[in-house]
Formats: sequence, C-alpha cells, structure tokens
Amino acid sequence: SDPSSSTTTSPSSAAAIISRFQQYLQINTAQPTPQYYEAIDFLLSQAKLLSLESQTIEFVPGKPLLLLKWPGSNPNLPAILLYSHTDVVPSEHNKWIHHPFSAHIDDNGNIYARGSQDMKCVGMQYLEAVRGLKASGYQPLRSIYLTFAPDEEIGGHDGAEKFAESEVFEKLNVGVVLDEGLASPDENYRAFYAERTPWWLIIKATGAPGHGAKLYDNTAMENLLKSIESIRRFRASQFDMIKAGLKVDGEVVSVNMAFLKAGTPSPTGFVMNLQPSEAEAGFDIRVPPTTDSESLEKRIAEEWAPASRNMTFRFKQKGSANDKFGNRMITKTDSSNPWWALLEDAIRNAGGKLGKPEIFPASTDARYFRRQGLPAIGFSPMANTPILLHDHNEFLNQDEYLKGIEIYESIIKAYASYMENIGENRESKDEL
Ligand code: MET
Ligand SMILES: [Zn+2]
Ligand SMILES: [Zn+2]
Repeated sequence: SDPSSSTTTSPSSAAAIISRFQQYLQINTAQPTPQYYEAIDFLLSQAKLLSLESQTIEFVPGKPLLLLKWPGSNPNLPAILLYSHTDVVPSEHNKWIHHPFSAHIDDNGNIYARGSQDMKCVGMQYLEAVRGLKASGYQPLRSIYLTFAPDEEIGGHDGAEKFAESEVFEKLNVGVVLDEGLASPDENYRAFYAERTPWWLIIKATGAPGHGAKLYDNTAMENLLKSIESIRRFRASQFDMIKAGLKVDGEVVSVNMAFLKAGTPSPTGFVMNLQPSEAEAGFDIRVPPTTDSESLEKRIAEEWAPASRNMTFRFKQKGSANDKFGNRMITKTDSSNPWWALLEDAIRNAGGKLGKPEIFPASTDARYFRRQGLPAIGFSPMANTPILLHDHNEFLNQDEYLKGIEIYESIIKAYASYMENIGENRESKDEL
C-alpha cells in the first residue's frame, strides 16, 4: 500500500490531529446560545475511540458537563483533573479576516477561530495527549479525569461552580487541577498560580429631574459623573504602577467601565431638554488575591457610590477572596506543592521553557477548585503567539498546537506517575 496515504489517514498523523481541532472549533459554542450538545457529541465520539469512561452531567438543564476518565492502576491516590470549558465568547463576524467558525488555516499555518486560544485548543490537546500516551502503551498510576464544562464565559455558576461543590466531584478525589492560562508572545510558556477575582459593580445615581436649560445641584448625571471621575482617577493610579514597571497586570486592581445607562429615551432618540432622574454605570473590576478587599469595598461605599450623593450600588458578580478554609486562593509554587515542580520539569523535558509564576489577570474556573482548597494551575501551551483571547482574529499556529500536545503528554505522564500520596488531609494541615 501507499505509505504516504496511510500516514495522512492514520489517526495519529498531524493532518488528522489538526482536522479534529478544526472540527471542534467549527462547532458554534458562542455565548449566549452555545451549541453545547453538538460539542458534547463530538467530544464523546472522540472519547469512545480512546476507550475512556464517560458521564454527562447536567447540574442545570441544557448545560451539559462532560466528565471522562482514564482509570489509574492505584485508585487510592488522588486523581488528576484536566479541566476545560466548551463555551466561547461572541465575535463580530464581519470584523474578522476569516469567519470565526471556519477554522481556516492560512499559508503560515495559523488556525483562525473563536476558541482557538480560549480554550478549545487545550481541551483537544488533553485528548490528543491521552491518545498519544495510550498508543505508547503508557498506564497511569493515578486516575486522569477530563472535564468539558459549560458557561465559563458567563461566570461558570451553572458549570464549574456547581461541579466543584458537587458530591460527584468530591468522590473523584482530585488532588490537582489544570485549567487555562494565556498565550505568550515570546518563547516562554506561562503558568498561573492565582487569579484576580471578578467584581462586576453597578452604581446608580438618582437626582432631581428638571428642565434641560437649568443649572442646579444634585442632578443624577452630575452625581454619577463625580463617581466616574473618582473611579477614573483610581484606575489611572493602578495603571500608572504598570506603566512605571512597578507591577504587572495581575498585581493591580483593574477597573473598566462596561456600560453607561442614562437619559430619557423617545422614538426619535434621547430627549434633549430633560435632565433624567436616574443614571447608571457598570464596571468590570478585577481584584488581585493580595488586595485588602474590605478597604476596596469601603472605597466603593464612600467614594464611588456614597449615599450622601444619592448613589447606590450592587454587585452583579462578586468573587470571594478566600477558600472554604479561610485561606487566600493562592496555589503554592514552592516545595510544599510538588505539582508545580513536576510541571516545570515536565515542560523542560519536552523541550519547552516556562517563565516566572504569574497571577492570571482575568478570571477562570480554576477559582472554584482553589476555593475547595485544591491546587490549581493555569496553563495553556502557546508560546510565540500574540494574546488574542476575546479579540478579533483569534488564532493559534498549528505547529504550536502540535508542540502543546507533546508538552501535555510530558505533564500528564509526570503527574499520573507521581507516587507520593499528597493532597490529602489538607484541612487539618492548614489548622496545624
Ligand atoms: C468573570 S467570569 C469569567 C469570564 C472570563 N473568563 C473573564 O475573565 O472575563
Ligand atoms: Zn477561557
Ligand atoms: Zn474567555
């Protein structure tokens, strides 16, 4: 038979691997109407070919979470969880050079798709790494779980949050979680030991309504603008520390205005000669794990939305700072956490380089596992790649993707072969 044709049709060939990645990318799982069942069906068909055990769980109807298992030979040892989310953020199709669900590969080998970086790459790379390890005859000591979860991009409340709090999860006896990281424009991969927690703040001003021609105090618009100015100054103070090179993204509080809602609408536009009695603004705030959240809350109550200026505030989302044992949600990177050193070694052994441990500047579902007191590491093997998550023209180069599979084979092997019984009695250890 023709050897070249058998290479291209073999499931382990690069062409077959890339084609499976494209297939996953082509499923439209964009919020707010992700096609979850199509994604799960595709992943399940892959899991069957790999003889993995599978279970689909719907903590909330219509929001399936796929749980796969490669059983280890020693089920008493805590297991490894390879975590990914199936949903992606929406995209403005007509502003992309290739349609975001085409998974088009250009002449440079760049694969364009929403989710190519965040984080369908990682989900499929886990599966491909499992395929490679199985083909090599590897047998894990620890059980390996793969989770494909819904709704990360809208907060993870009906996905990872419920999963991490479930009895199903407790029974898995997970010892360490891998979740997403970020692309790196240089040759060093990035790994994250913590993340900023999201506070989605809505402030509302009320004030006296009146004629558009009148100057008077305590209008809703004026009250809101004073707050916006105060928030803008705070934002600048945080950004200045980054600009001065004193801090990096994950170490300061970010505040960005997400919306402004004010005015009196009419069929022909906003009414111009009427000062509205209400005005609202929404802010995406990200709080580092080291920030004193009480003082930030005080700042919000006293400076950004003071009752004395007829302001109120509420949180659309407010992540917790501490885990369920009252500890800060920070995964250790020192010798007390062998998973970190194992990760570093495994990446190096596969020919990759890892930069310094970082705080993830945005938010991931890893926070729900850290909240359970578990070590969770954010890592997406994308070096030499511009950071394009949530951006137009998100892409990942196919060679980087293939390299990432080798990196995961090395990591999974190191993790699932690790003998030491760790990750147990965490609660009592913290009390000592
Ligand atoms: C705030 S929920 C997390 C959604 C997304 N990963 C983000 O960081 O914006
Ligand atoms: Zn993500
Ligand atoms: Zn995202």
